[in-house]
Amino acid sequence: MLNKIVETKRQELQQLTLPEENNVERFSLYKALRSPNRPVGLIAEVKKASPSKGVINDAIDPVEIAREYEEARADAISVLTDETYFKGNRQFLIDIKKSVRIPVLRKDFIIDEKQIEESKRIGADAILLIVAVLGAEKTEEFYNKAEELGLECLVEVHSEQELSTLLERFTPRLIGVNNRDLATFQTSVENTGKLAKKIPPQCLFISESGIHSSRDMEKVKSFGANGVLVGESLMRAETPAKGIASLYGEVTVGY
Ligand SMILES: O=P(O)(O)OC[C@@H](O)[C@@H](O)c1c[nH]c2ccccc12
Repeated sequence: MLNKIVETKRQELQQLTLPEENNVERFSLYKALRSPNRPVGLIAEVKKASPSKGVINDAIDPVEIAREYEEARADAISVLTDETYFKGNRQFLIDIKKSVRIPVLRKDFIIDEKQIEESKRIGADAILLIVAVLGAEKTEEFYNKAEELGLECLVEVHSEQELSTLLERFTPRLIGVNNRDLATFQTSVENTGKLAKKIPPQCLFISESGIHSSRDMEKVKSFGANGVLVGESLMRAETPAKGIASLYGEVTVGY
């Protein structure tokens, strides 16, 4: 499936038009995750659909969801901008950036340098670089390019092998362990435990995907994650605030 997504992205990039620069205030994702609002930081994701789950919640207004995430003290927002497989849109990020004052991560399949420039222009504070897509060498190349443009990076690995080839080349400041196997879509938070011990202590690290309960949260906290990246379970919650409260085992007051 990952190859299919990347192939589609390659075709879409032939029509890529770089937008005007969206002059926005920048917020640091690294800083936010170094001193999160809760013991385990939260990157809350705006995700309408996914290849593994189909439509998750198509009725939502992305800006409204992002504002409610911010109100519920998420530390950052992740915005899917892939249209074909996730029903995302780069316009969602442009609009969300105008409405929140916390870091915004662009969640997409970055396979070409042009997309790094594009991410900067739409106002992203950070971009996702997927080692399974880029390999360690290109990940480092894009990481440096992003830094030149003033963008931060969440460097995502799934397997121990990806992590070790990455660390042989360079040590990113922020690593994401994806609990989802992008080939089979199977998720297990145990994957975070498997990789956690191999992540250098100076790195910030995030557990991504398949976090649906306070039990999952407790587990990844015990593995030493600085934060989590959560989409589906928040997008399916009655309200973002209730979804976040239940993940952290907090009682929501009032109605
Ligand atoms: O919806 P979940 O299981 O909470 O997962 C969120 C996020 O980790 C997931 O959307 C994701 C992680 N890495 C990605 C790369 C591309 C697209 C999506 C992703």
